[in-house]
Parts: sequence; structure tokens; C-alpha cells
Amino acid sequence: MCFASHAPSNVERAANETLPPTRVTTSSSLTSCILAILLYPEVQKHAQAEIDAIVGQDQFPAFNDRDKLPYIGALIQELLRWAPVAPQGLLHRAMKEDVYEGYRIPKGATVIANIFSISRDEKMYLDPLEFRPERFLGSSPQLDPRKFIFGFGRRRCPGAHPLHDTIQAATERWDLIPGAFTIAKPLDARGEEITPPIEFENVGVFW
Ligand code: HEM
Repeated sequence: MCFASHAPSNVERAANETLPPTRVTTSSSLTSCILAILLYPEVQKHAQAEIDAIVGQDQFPAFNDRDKLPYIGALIQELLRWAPVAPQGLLHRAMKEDVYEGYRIPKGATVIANIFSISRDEKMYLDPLEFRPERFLGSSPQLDPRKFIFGFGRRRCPGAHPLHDTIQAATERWDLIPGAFTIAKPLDARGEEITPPIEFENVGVFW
């Protein structure tokens, strides 16, 4: 079985390295967070303002501050949706013939859950290519990506279990980035900002 993770291609990384799942998903999501914050400076400002107001400037948010940081929570949801680290999940094989919404699935067929397509579905998400944490706030939030981003059924990502702290390390610590840094675009020789392209590639394959 192979699992390829999706990370921005313009962030430096170890080339052709075979990585374990935690490092692949964690490094991909962290580099995607840096890209999003770079491209959407107003998101960074909003996140920093929330952390400063609730936690202060002298310490990092703790895990149990999460309930008091709704914008940071929405930022994490939007990162999961905007840059899914496993855009096609893992391949599954039908153990027996089945019918799904009128489509026959023969025994032995390979089934791919197109997580990327769900994350870009205009019926679920207004302007899906835009990075907007606000879509998960307010009285009628859009679909929570945690419902599909970790896969489905009994083979759903075990890292997503609420009691598993690895996923917290992989996702919930993203608040450390706006909490500790201000990310800005580099300048060219004329002092003008360089905007990186939004490009993703596979960075790791395991088992
Ligand atoms: C943002 C973080 C992560 C995302 C979005 C993610 C997503 C996924 C997805 C979509 C699958 C396929 C599920 C399916 O077949 O339906 C999966 C499987 C898996 N993930 Fe994750 N994952 C993440 C982090 C992690 C971490 C941190 C670990 C390790 C602790 C991990 C371990 C695994 C394992 C072992 C499987 C295979 C499960 C099986 O086939 O029974 N994942 N993950």
C-alpha cells in the first residue's frame, strides 16, 4: 500500500526521502500553513490578534486554550480543507460486489475516495479555492473538513482519534506559527514582494 502526501512544492525539504506517516503529514501540513499565511496576511493578523487578546504576548497557547480561540480553530479546519495532505486517501479494494447510488462496484475493484474533490466542491464551499477560516464561524458554518479529510469507515486515519495526541502535534500546534512568527513575502532586488505559486507535489511514500 502506498501513501503519498501533498505538500507545497516551493518549500524546501529533503528530496526523495522516504518518511514515516507522522513526519509526512506533519511536515506537509506545517509547510502548507506557512504558505497560506504568506498568501493571506489578513488571516495571520486576525490569528495573531486573537492569540494576543486571549493568551497574551508572553506565552504560547496551551491545548486547553483551544475553546477560547475560535478563529485559530477555524484556521486549522481551513488548512485541513485547503491543503489536504492525503488528497486521495489510501486505496481500498472491494471485498465483495456492491452498489452505491446506482453504480455497481465489482468485487476486487479499487475504490478511491476523492477527498480533494470534496474539499473543492462548490456545493459545500463558497469560493473553495480561497483560504477563508471565516467559512467555519458564525451561525451557518460550511462542512467541517474533519468529516472527510481523515478518510472513512474502520480504516479512517487512526491519528485523527480525539484521544490520540499525535494529530494535535500535527495540526493543533499550527497556532505556534502565527503565535511566534510573522511570516512575510520575500523581496526582490527592486524591493518588490515575491508571491510564491500555489503548487503541491507528493513528498513521501511509505508501505
Ligand atoms: C493532517 C494530518 C493527517 C491527515 C489529513 C491524515 C489523513 C489520512 C487519510 C485520508 C487516511 C486514509 C484513510 C482511509 O483509508 O479511509 C489515513 C490513514 C492513516 N493515517 Fe493519517 N492523516 C494525518 C495524520 C496522521 C498521523 C499523525 C498519523 C500517525 C500517528 C497517521 C497515521 C495513519 C495510518 C497508520 C493510516 C492507515 C490506517 C489504515 O489503513 O488502517 N496519520 N490518514
